[in-house]
Amino acid sequence: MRYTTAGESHGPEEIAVIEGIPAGLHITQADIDEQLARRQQGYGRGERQKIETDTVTFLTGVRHQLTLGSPITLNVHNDDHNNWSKIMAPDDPATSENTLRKVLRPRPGHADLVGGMKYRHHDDLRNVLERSSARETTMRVAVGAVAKKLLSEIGVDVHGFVVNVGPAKSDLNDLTKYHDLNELRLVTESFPTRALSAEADAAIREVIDQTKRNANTVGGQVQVMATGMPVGLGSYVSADTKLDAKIARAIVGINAFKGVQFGGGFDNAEKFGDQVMDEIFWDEKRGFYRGSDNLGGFEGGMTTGEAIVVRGVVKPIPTLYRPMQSVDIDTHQDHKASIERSDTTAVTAAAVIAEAMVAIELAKAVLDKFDADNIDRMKEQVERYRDEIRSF
Ligand SMILES: Cc1cc2nc3c(=O)[nH]c(=O)nc-3n(C[C@H](O)[C@H](O)[C@H](O)COP(=O)(O)O)c2cc1C
Ligand SMILES: C=C(O[C@@H]1CC(C(=O)O)=C[C@@H](OP(=O)(O)O)[C@H]1O)C(=O)O
Repeated sequence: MRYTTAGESHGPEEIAVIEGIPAGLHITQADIDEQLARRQQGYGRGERQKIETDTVTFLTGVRHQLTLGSPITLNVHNDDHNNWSKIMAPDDPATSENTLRKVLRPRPGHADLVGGMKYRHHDDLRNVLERSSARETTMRVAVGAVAKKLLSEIGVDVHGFVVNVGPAKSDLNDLTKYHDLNELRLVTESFPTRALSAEADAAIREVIDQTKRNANTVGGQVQVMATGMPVGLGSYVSADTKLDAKIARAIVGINAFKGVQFGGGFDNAEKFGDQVMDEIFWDEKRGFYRGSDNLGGFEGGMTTGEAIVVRGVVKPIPTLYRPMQSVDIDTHQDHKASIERSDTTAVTAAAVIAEAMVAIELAKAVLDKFDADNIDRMKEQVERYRDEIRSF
């Protein structure tokens, strides 16, 4: 399985093309729209989310709610394009009228300056902004929805939630209360910050509201958990076959993500071996299993069968309504950075995007190992493999 996306933030359309999804997978527009809506609901977003109601159209690869095995093309319309059609016009020459919203004062932390230098966009850094915008993550979540549907066919569940927003923490100790991911999903979806308790939700909202009042921005951490993965996906044999490494890349590939860890992650650096390794047990029903999950579901770049636990660090949003120091690329004079309409925080949306990215990597790993032509054959193979692993 592989995919690509295309689209500018204020252009007419966002597109994704996915190759390698087996034939016969049941998928509906509603399956994808549900995930797109989750990405839009995050607390702390700016005015753009009020303009958009992201809904997908299947352009290719799906017939009567079943995948055909051919490339699947997904399309989401940018409703905001109506307000930008002149500025984004592909076939009109640049005039003083359609370049009104030029960006000349690069925002520290965004892609504006380096992107402008690299692609020689010295007339207008909007040419960078349009594609570096996280609007593109809409399509990653759409692709992730297809991946999640495929994974659900073999009992794999993936869910992302917020660990903290700035100083306000979600109570992770409460995780022990939840026996399956579905319970966790129900709790986090009931709060607009995807925290784990009403108290944490209120504290996070207060941090976001205060940050907005200060014309500032704030980041945080998100955690994705995946349960039900078969043992032994990914491999230790080569650096580029390690599945944890692929997931790390996918997470840091999301706009604004600056760090990633598995299980206890960075905290494990302060611990001793007997506090970190997950002891091995066996019983007739389950076969081999672990007494803990400090390593986040991976050994040797392979799934251990325990829950996959991945965290990502999200930096604060670069655009500040009280802007930082910058330099005008036209005059080279000191100037405050450009202000573009912006979010105060995107950590809640980032949890949904990270969930999609983990789902995509897990689906790719499943399709690398098992039949990728037909979903029923894939499922039969996974079942046979699970039986073999249980009797090891
Ligand atoms: C869901 C989401 C929404 C974002 N919204 C904004 C925004 O409104 N304004 C902004 O300046 N950056 C926003 N960002 C962050 C920028 O897209 C990102 O910082 C920029 O592309 C530079 O890439 P880098 O931070 O990965 O280096 C958002 C990121 C995500 C994940
Ligand atoms: C459009 C989305 O996020 C955008 C990501 C973004 C950025 O710079 O990354 C900047 C803002 O764009 P705009 O100026 O059009 O409001 C966000 O709204 C979205 O997530 O759907």
